[in-house]
Amino acid sequence: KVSAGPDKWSDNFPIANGPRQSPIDIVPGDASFDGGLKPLKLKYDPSTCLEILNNGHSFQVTFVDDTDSSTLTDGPISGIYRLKQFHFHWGASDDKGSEHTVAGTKYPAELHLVHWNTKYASFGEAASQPDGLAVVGVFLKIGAENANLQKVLDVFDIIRAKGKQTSFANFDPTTLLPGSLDYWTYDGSLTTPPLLESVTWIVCKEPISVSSGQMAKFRSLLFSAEGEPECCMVDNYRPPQPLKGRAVRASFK
Ligand SMILES: CCCSc1c(F)c(F)c(S(=O)(=O)NC)c(F)c1F
Ligand SMILES: [Zn+2]
Repeated sequence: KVSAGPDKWSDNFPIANGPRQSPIDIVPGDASFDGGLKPLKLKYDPSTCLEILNNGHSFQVTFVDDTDSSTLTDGPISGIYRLKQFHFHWGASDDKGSEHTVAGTKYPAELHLVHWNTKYASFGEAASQPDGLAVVGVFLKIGAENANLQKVLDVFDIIRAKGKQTSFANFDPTTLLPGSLDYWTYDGSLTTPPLLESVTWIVCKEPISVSSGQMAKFRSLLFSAEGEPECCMVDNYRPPQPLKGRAVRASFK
């Protein structure tokens, strides 16, 4: 069964029309530089990398999160947030696919590194708290082939259909970060149901590269499970949502 698109989500998740929904269009001219924002501190241990899964709306690489081995600290947050997983959103063609946009510009894809606040007992508990999650977003821009990303794409044939997973060890997500960690930050939400308003968003200004051929590989994944009619996994992004008076701060001038 095909799940309803973003316009129908409010039927089952009224928070879809809430005050702090994501993504948003980031307008650099409207963002206010905040000298109090610290540099992002991302400390990832590749040995915590566990597996890669096609969950039917994206693919995700999951991490062991029972210790503080892979964490996000500083930046706009206080305390320690543990890396839970990373995943992507992308389009059916190179002219769309990112969730956040920059002055209306869409990128072909966007990486999300999902972290949860260790002041709460678990990811699930944190996901229901206003300061429970911190997601680092990185834009992908068409350019040179990305060798680090290719390590992830190389296992796509094993996880092509919904529900397929395979072990995925010793991957360092740091290799997917841009050279500059300048960022915009604002209070938002999950961008897929249940759309919980528990995310401190940290969106990097500098994109990483991906080749057009690599984007085609993303589009070879399926929304559908084995034995179902094949449905290419594309356009798994939510469009920008109303800002509703929220401030967007910049860590850079
Ligand atoms: C209960 C969610 C399981 S983890 C998860 C996820 F799977 C996901 F897709 C997004 S997203 O909204 O799509 N991107 C920010 C998240 F934020 C997440 F935290
Ligand atoms: Zn996401």
